[in-house]
Amino acid sequence: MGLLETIQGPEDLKALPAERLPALAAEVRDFLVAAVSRTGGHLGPNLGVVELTIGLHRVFDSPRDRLVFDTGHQSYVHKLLTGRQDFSRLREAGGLSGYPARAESEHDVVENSHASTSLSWADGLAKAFELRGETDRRVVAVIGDGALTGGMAWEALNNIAAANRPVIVVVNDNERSYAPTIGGMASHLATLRTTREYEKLMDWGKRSLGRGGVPGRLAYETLHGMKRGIKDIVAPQGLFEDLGLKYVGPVDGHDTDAVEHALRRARSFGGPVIVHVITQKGRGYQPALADDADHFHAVGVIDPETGEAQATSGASWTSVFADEVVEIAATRRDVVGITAAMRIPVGLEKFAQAFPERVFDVGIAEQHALTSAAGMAAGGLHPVVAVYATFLNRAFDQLLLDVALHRAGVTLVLDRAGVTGPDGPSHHGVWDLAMCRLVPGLRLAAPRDAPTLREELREAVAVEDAPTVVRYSKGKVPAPIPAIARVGHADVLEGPAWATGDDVLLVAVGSLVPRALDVAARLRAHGVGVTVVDPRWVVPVDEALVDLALGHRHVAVLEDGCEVGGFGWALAARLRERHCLTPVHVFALPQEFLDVGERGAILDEAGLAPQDVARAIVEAVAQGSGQQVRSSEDPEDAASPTSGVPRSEEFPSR
Ligand SMILES: Cc1ncc(C[n+]2csc(CCOP(=O)(O)OP(=O)(O)O)c2C)c(N)n1
Ligand SMILES: CC(=O)[C@@H](O)[C@H](O)COP(=O)(O)O
Ligand SMILES: [Mg+2]
Repeated sequence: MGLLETIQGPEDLKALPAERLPALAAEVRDFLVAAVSRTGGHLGPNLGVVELTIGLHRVFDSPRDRLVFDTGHQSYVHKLLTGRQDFSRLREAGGLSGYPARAESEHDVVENSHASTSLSWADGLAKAFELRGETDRRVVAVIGDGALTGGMAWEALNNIAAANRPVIVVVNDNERSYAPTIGGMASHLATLRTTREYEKLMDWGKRSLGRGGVPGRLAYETLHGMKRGIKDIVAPQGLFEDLGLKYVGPVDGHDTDAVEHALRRARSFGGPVIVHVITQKGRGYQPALADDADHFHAVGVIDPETGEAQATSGASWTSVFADEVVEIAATRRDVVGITAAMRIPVGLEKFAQAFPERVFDVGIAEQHALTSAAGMAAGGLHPVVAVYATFLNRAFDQLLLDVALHRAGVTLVLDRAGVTGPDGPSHHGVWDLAMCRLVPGLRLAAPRDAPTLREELREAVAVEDAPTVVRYSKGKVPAPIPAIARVGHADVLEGPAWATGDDVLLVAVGSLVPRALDVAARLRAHGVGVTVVDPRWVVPVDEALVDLALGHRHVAVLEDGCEVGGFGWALAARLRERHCLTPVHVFALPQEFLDVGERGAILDEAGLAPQDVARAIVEAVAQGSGQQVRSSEDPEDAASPTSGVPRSEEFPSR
């Protein structure tokens, strides 16, 4: 029986003699490589925190003490040490979550996997414990050097440092986010790392001089007394200590004794303290260490021996964007790229290679990214801010008041929009459509394939007086889906009778077009006439599309955003404003936190399986006569639940 199997919880770990810990760490690494190579997941970050997590569970008393993992993608070792060793369905529906999950364990607290929140959580927990008189409880936040670039982390530190609560901030410094972490904060951590030799000297002094009786102790005290002065010469401690935080470190994060010693010091201190732990992302696994791009930050299924990824075919949405933005940048010198610490995943790497001075990594700082983009636009540039759709959530105010209010020509490219899959509730990009619809003047496009992505991106960057957004989903882009006609801004994809009206106008947003074509085929098989249309620009609702809807007996909308505030919701409101009774059947995602799962399965579960959509439409057509235009004097108008919905702006021409 291996050591790891004997660890069912932190108590077993605490009982293990310290000299067995390196062997346990090696076992954990073997386990991680074997398990994650089968399922995919955040391999590199977890390989880096093995000794640190062992130390945390030996020194602190979870769940009485609270451990908060920033982002949570590095919590696999924590899971292994708290009774969760079945990784066979990691990040699958019904399997182990890829992040802390309260439903899984009493040791998990925070499951929001957006970065830089851990210190605010820790601050809140510590305040609660203090007010409840539970003063023996410690709160530990483990935050990466990347997450420490986020503004929220500093807002929290500002509070934590000013109080005297026992909050232990463990900075897991592996010098990387995906790529090397950028900015002044990263430079400061690098400066602190250079004191490593100095710290070793101090430790040596304590051990050897301490053995030397009174004279030895006096010598050590003198050396220690000089500590602050020496440190300020060798490497200024300013930032953390001047804030009011005790600084412990830097600590070799792969030395089990050193980690445990540092954490014990921090625990006994009793007030707010920073423990600066130096780790290596991908530690112990050569393929990860050799991968300069991101040290295997997040992998799919790989060969455990070589680290080779499983071969897949076809271009991704991201790669189509990556190529097109470079083409655009080649002819538009004002176009610049902005990424929040995700240059490769969002497809800005080629741009950065072609025009290094025109791509800006701002750190994990989406709010700053948006306002900085507004500033760039005010200065004569056209920024393309490329982020995952879910991460736009936190920059809503900046989008609204810095970009839109100032009519700044900024283009947002939202990757991973809609259902994303293995990352679960925090990562589904299902709120962006509703959020963006609220922003005055904003226009949002949802391409259906590579040619429309290229076309809509070019249309977006041509707008200089308002924010534009292009959203697309995770994964492979489908084969091109040609249009048979264009009506206003929309593409008609199928339905020879489209000009004269038909039973059903089927509107499909972005990557749901292939599903809609499947639905259309099923409808025709049932004798239902159908026109399939891709609106292309889904915010605001194009009047030409409203006119088209007026000529049909039913409208059905398929979209992969939240039903509230989505395209169907807005189109229905617009039709009501035009006194049209055409029923609008909306097939969208519920206003709920969607669980982990495979994208197709989640869409099916939400009622978007082609057979279910087709059945619902056939039933609706069979039941009712459908639309007629109602007179504007209709008394029901005043009571209409949509009477307060603002009129969509006329779609401005370019
Ligand atoms: C708000 C937000 N933006 C972007 C991300 C995507 N993301 C996940 S992990 C990560 C890098 C984190 O770096 P660090 O905190 O240093 O942790 P490491 O992976 O190096 O252990 C990023 C950018 C996120 N989770 N949240
Ligand atoms: C933790 C995090 O936010 C990212 O690492 C995310 O898991 C990556 O998702 P993709 O695999 O879709 O790029
Ligand atoms: Mg890091």
